Amino acid sequence: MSGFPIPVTVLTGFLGSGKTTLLNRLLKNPELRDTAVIINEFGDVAIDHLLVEQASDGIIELSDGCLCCTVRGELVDTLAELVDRVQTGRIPALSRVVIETTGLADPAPVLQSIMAHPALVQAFRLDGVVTLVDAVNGAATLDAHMEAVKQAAVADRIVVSKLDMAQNEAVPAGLMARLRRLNPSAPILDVRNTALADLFGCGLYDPETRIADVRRWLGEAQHDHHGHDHHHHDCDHDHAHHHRHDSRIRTDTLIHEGPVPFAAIEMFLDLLRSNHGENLLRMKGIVELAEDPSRPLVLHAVQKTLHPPARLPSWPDDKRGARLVLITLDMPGDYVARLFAAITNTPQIDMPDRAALENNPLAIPGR
Ligand SMILES: Nc1nc2c(ncn2[C@@H]2O[C@H](COP(=O)(O)OP(=O)(O)OP(=O)(O)O)[C@@H](O)[C@H]2O)c(=O)[nH]1
Repeated sequence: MSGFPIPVTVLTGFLGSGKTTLLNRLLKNPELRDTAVIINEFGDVAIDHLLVEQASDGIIELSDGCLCCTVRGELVDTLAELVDRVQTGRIPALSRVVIETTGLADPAPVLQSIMAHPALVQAFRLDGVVTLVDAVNGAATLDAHMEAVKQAAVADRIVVSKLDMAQNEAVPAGLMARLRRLNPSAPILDVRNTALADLFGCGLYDPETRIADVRRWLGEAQHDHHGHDHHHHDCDHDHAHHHRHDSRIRTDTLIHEGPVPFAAIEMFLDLLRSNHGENLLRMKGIVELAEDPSRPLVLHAVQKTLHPPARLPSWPDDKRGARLVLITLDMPGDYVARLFAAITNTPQIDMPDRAALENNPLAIPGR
């Protein structure tokens, strides 16, 4: 299919954080003229679509209802309909789709809809998640709403709005530190200085042309952890009462020097997803495969959904081995790091190796 897969950007952020305002600004850019915008509305009265100023050739599709509940099928239908309209020539080829979620949406089901549906996987590739955070209400919102915490944790780009209202030149240090803890790798941008190029082309899903970003988030992880097998707990030193959600989210960065057999990676993903799929918010990774070390494997998962692994034509930098970043919610202890050590046969005291795991998949405590 020429013109496919179409990159999809998911624009999320808590209620009133400024999603529509940013979208309107972006849609004025002629580069977005072949962009379809899907707006997910919550409730019986659809209003948001009235507020989006349609770009000249832009297309607005509506997906009613709450994406995190029963209507996920509707998003799938809307996307499938778009493909059909492009293929039958009823609308011109699309260069991009932007999905604006409701402010209350957990973004994971939206991402899963794109990644898990067999037909959509051929037609669309997820380019990235852009999350708006309001500088005025952001901290209180993170305290009160787990959805907001998840939105920030899974973002590829975090855009802070309303700094003009807070009369701040920069993102307040407390909010900045908190966002950084929730999401160590996403750039945090000021909406006033945010251009199209900062938000689109997040990269992981277009490995042939956009490997730079893979290099950035994995490179940072490597830098932070000195190349050792490592897990990094996102500790929250703020007051537990106010910030209780944040401490439930952690980021594990897993690094293994040297190639890993594909079967070992499969085992890691199977065990992780079957034992703790509900705790997994997001995973990104690049792996040197023992069977084909020159073409790295790119992994991406949202909760239990694994995006079809892609292969890069070559390595984005001079680092080899396996580098994975996992964002989890309520994941027991150091389960992820121990599982990874076992499948990569990294010796650890009182730990099973890969062969032992094959005999007893529950050999690692943490269930
Ligand atoms: N001063 C200021 N106001 C903003 C900014 N961004 C958004 N707003 C205002 O905040 C209000 C909510 O903005 P929207 O863009 O509708 O927010 P939204 O995230 O689309 O809202 P929902 O669809 O309800 O989730 C509007 O009154 C905007 O004008 C900003 O950066 N600065």
